[in-house]
Amino acid sequence: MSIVLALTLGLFVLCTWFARVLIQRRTQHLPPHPQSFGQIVAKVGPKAPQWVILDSLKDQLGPIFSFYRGSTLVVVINKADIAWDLLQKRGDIYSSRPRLVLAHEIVSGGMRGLSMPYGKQWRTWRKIQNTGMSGRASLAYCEHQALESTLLLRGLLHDPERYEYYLALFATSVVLSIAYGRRASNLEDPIFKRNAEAGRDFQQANIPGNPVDKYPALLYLPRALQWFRRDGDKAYARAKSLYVELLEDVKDRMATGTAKECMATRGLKDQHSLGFSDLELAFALSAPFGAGIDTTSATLEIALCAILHSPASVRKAQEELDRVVGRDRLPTFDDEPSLPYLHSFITEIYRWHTVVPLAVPHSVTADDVYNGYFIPKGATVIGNLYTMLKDPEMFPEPDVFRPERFADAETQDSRVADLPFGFGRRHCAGMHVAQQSIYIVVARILWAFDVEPVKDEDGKPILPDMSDMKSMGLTRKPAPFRFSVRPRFPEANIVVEKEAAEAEKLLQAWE
Ligand code: HEM
Repeated sequence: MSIVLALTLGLFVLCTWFARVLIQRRTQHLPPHPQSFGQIVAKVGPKAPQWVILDSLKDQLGPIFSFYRGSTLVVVINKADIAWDLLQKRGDIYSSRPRLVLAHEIVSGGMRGLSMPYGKQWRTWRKIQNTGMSGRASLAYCEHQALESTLLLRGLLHDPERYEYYLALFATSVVLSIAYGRRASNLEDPIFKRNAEAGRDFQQANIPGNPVDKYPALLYLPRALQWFRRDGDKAYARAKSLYVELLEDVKDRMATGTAKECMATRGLKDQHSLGFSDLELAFALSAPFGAGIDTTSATLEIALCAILHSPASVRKAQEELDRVVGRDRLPTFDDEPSLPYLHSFITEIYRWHTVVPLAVPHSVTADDVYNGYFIPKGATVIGNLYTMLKDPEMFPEPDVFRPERFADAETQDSRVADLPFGFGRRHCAGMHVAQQSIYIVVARILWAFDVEPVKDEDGKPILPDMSDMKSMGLTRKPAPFRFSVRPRFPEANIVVEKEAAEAEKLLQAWE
């Protein structure tokens, strides 16, 4: 067996090398590429995250560059204008995803929409997401988000050290209610661990370099010899049983008339016209649960960091809240249009330290030429949000947290504010849900609390180190930090406790 395997492998390596040579005959027109990746990695440090490595190349190689990963050309876009030109305006050919044999075809059974190639199956999947989470549909979730936010406030007030838990609980409960019409009162239920595990399995399988993504022809080996898929098959079985279980639970509640309207109830009612099998539907409905927790909670962590780093902006936002809302009630969604400074403050949170630094890679489905550069069919295209959102031409002094840069909303290109949510037809499907969550939580934290840094023994404030970000695969979040929380005025405490107690009663309907 080992000789057959060695020969097969040898043949694959030869074919890949030959394909690469053919492609390289056209390299004079490819976007510029680094001489040696090894040298760059050595310069920025072997443990540097991918977004730092790619960012370090922009000065040498410019706004668009390329490199090979195996036999696939990877094109990196560092300027928003180029990303809009390609990923948005030429969306008919730039909206697919790179082929991920292990992560998509094996671990996701070909049914996770995030990594699904552009085509009919993806359009149906996306229709389910858009019906459930369009700007209009998302308004239906405001009430639940507002109620959950009061419990988050109470948690932060009593126990700021456990901020990661309370933020994750808020984000989890919001997406669980949207997808499955039920809430999370704590994170003890094993479904949350299983969901996090499914996310980790997917991210893990996504790490470049596994044999079957390098040599997909290995899939032609007899199944029993496909050693590379054993863990992947187990991961798929785990994800499948979780998502099917969640959907079956909704079916049971529909049968007893106790199901709240949610994406799952709508999906089940429309299943025939959608033409999705039970399993495809189960995977589609898991998308908010899979993509909406880490992104939302990490953005809220960054919001707390911004509050700690930028007391002058916080004061301005609080003055506006006092003027518009007063001091005897929490801000609501109805206040949002009257809070322009807060709006800029939140837009700057997304920009200051983006949580999805390299977006999700797109893939191009036809040969293309851009500014004289040849971009071949099948190339992976990375919209490098990390670098774009720190572009000093677009955002002078990009490391400074400065909401004023978004103050003149009238003259702003609306695409700029939405940039952190990605591009064109594949832009974030949960953007409106996320924006509602971030607005209500940030508005209420700023209204209710003074959030301040803890101090060292010399009385100097200890601020979160924004260069210390933990990668969680596609997303990232700040390393743990500490802060204190005090009610901003005596009534704030009373309002928070009262609203949280009421919310707890009202939320029982979601349990
Ligand atoms: C502040 C929080 C969030 C940020 C910054 C964010 C950002 C992104 C980005 C950059 C992409 C890739 C876009 C592209 O390929 O060009 C994406 C995709 C996606 N996001 Fe979000 N996201 C957030 C929250 C959410 C939430 C709350 C949900 C669901 C409830 C969600 C669901 C999705 C889905 C399903 C996709 C895949 C879209 C597709 O492939 O067609 N996201 N998001």
